Amino acid sequence: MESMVSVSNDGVAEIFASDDQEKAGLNPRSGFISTGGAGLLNDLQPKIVSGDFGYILEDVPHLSDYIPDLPTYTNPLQYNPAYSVVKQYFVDHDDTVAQKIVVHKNSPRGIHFRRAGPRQRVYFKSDEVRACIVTCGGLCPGLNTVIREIVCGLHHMYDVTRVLGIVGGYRGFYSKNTISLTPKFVNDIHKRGGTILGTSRGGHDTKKIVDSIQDRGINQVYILGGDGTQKGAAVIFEEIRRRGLKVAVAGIPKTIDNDIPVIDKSFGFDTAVEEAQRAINAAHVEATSIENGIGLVKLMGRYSGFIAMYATLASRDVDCCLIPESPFYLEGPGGLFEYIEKRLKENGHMVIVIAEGAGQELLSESLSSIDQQDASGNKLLQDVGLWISQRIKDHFSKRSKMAINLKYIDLMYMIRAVPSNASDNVFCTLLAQSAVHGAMAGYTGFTVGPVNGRHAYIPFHRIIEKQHKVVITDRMWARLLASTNQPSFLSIKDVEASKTEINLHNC
Ligand SMILES: Nc1ncnc2c1ncn2[C@@H]1O[C@H](COP(=O)(O)OP(=O)(O)OP(=O)(O)O)[C@@H](O)[C@H]1O
Ligand SMILES: O=P(O)(O)OC[C@H]1O[C@](O)(CO)[C@@H](O)[C@@H]1O
Ligand SMILES: [Mg+2]
Repeated sequence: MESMVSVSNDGVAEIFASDDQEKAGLNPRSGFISTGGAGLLNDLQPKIVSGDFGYILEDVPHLSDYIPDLPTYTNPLQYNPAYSVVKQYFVDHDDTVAQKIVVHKNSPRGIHFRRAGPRQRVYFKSDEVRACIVTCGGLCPGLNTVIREIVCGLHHMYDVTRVLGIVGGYRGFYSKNTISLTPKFVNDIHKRGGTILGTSRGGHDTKKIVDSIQDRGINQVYILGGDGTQKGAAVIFEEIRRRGLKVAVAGIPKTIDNDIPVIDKSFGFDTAVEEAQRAINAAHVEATSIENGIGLVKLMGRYSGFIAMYATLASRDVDCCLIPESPFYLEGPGGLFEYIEKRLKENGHMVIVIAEGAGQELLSESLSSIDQQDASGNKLLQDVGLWISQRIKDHFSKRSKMAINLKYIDLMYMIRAVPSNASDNVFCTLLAQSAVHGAMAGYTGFTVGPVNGRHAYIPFHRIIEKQHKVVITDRMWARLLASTNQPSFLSIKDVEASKTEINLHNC
């Protein structure tokens, strides 16, 4: 027997209802409570279901949480020749996905998320659906594929013909025209980089956006974007719920930096890592063709260095990888200059990969700090690639007797403007279809994504509460250090402090 639990602001779990409606029926998702506070997380308590042996389901909202007596319909997929032959095509209502899969004999079962996929009954009639798609934030390979697959998924699986493209990000809801998206219109777009809808930063005006949704009669909103976009989606959902509208809000996480928590990986990341290989190869060729050659490649990664880390691990030609999570220093014993000198003496060349967000604290020490932000409020970073190139050149020309040849390749935008590769295309298709199935089934206020290989519906608050970062005391970073032989730039004291911080975080 499962029970609904609400976690209060002070973190105390309170069991307030209990029934087996979920197993039997399709309309029981009560217990989603509003406390009338100021912010989203205060206003809307997480929907948590507890079960035996420490099982916890962090469930997503459902339209029936705040609209009573919604009619349901047979899922049209039942009659679709492609899907009707699948033995168990519909997801069992009780299916959930475990967040943690490495467990001990006596571990509690832990946190789970609702499994994504088609449900036997849906909450929208096909001809009732008016969907819209919006893309926000920076570009990422695969945006067009997700757009294509939402349109085609709605059309081919659910006979939905009315899909609007919102042009130019969130502000497009109230300041731009829309595009009508049909399978024919989107047929070839996955072969192109960027987003056919355009994107923007800033311009999130919740009231105007929800007014526009209401005025246009939209009842399914598909929102593609990174952490900022998902925060925006969470407040749109909250306003829709406050107005009592039958509108499903589905987020699809887009981040080339792979900085969204909970999910295994974000789409476009693999493509970006693959694209980075070409530049690393070029840097390696340049470096090996000249005496004391240094190839320096700058990659994206504002706060999270995953692209740099994976590109380094994949290449095996990289001698040093610098990421935002791992502070480094230039001068003195154990510093970068010393390591470069050692490497050049040993090999005659070296390749350095640097993420854009690495060493920002060093830059602000040496350059006068310009505290600028983009339209969304993200800090504008200074160009660490140019800065570090100059510092290395200065060091070797002034303080060391070694003549070096440094070639700098700034790959920032090259890795995100390309179309997605084959595996990202398949990933984007699954994400889009999972989002469509979720919205049709009446789920709302969720982001879709793979958790331990299975697609799940994850409540917004879990996606936006923190950023996914490289943990430099994890095995993956150790693998990287072992592959490059670079110094960790950490003292034993730093390692202990970082471990304590992680333990506190995991508690
Ligand atoms: N806290 C927030 N509340 C409401 N809207 C937000 C919030 N943060 C960001 N947004 C809106 O979300 C959109 C995208 O945000 P942002 O520019 O930070 O990109 P992102 O989605 O994080 O993508 P990325 O950083 O990966 O490029 C912008 O229109 C911005 O106004
Ligand atoms: O120049 P823009 O479009 O603001 O985007 C740059 C930022 O976008 C990101 O790629 C995230 O999408 C960051 O890595 C980078 O700092
Ligand atoms: Mg962001």
